[in-house]
Amino acid sequence: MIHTSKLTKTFTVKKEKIQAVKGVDIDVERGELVAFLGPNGAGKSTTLRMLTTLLAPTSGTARVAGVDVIADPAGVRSRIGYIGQGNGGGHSYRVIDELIMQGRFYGMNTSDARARAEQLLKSLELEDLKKRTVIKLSGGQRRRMDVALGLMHSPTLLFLDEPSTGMDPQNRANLWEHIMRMRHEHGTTIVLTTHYLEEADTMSERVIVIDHGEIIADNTAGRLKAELAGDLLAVEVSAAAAPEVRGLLGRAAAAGELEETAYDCETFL
Ligand SMILES: Nc1ncnc2c1ncn2[C@@H]1O[C@H](COP(=O)(O)OP(=O)(O)OP(=O)(O)O)[C@@H](O)[C@H]1O
Repeated sequence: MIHTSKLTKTFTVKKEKIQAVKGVDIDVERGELVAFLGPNGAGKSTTLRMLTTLLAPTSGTARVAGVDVIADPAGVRSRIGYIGQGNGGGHSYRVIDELIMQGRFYGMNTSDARARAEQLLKSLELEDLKKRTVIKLSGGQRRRMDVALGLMHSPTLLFLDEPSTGMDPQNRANLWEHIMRMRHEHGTTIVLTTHYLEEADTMSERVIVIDHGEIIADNTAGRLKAELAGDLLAVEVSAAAAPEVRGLLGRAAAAGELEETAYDCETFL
């Protein structure tokens, strides 16, 4: 569903080059649910924006839903749904009208768009709010409407950029329940970005960890935890106490309670 090779994005700001994405190779199969996890500025959104044709790559290639993002960006856009970090809907329109308008943008006739909108409003539990103007929705309701907007044209691949940022835990869980149900009902492939480790862990089958524009890990959440988890205990002691502490650590290591690594703490003592 997604295949990238050495995908790179470099921004130039006042002659300074910012390497936001440094040659990433990504493969996502049909039906997968994948989270891009990483800290602020890691390059998650830039990667997503290249995959959704909002940004042109500096170098490298990407095929999304079987279409090359550079050769045929319109072809990519017709096949995908994208829910960005900001809210998509206008403020002064009614929810139902927003959805129908979105369908019309994608070439649906009004009656098909209305039928699809009604179906999504039901699935996302927004039916009672369909005549409300968008500005009057709560944050959680608004985000659910964004999901409906992204699904209007029945894309096979849905991108969500930080879908639950700023939501309280209850609304976040509720949004996730809806997204998972949509996925179950329509078999949609989902790629999302998140800062929340627990979200990536519980909701995604696969986690791609991005840092400083590079992929530093790519595995199931369970395997990543098994490989990377572990406690690191840093203990600072005075020089006078060092021999005694070293003796204690030595006895613990001999009893198999500690694993010795090559890291030399001497310099800190
Ligand atoms: N339009 C732009 N012009 C210049 N630099 C940019 C632009 N967009 C992003 N960057 C820089 O590229 C790097 C990656 O940003 P990006 O938004 O992709 O990170 P992110 O992982 O999505 O972060 P966040 O979680 O905060 O959204 C950052 O250093 C950012 O400042």
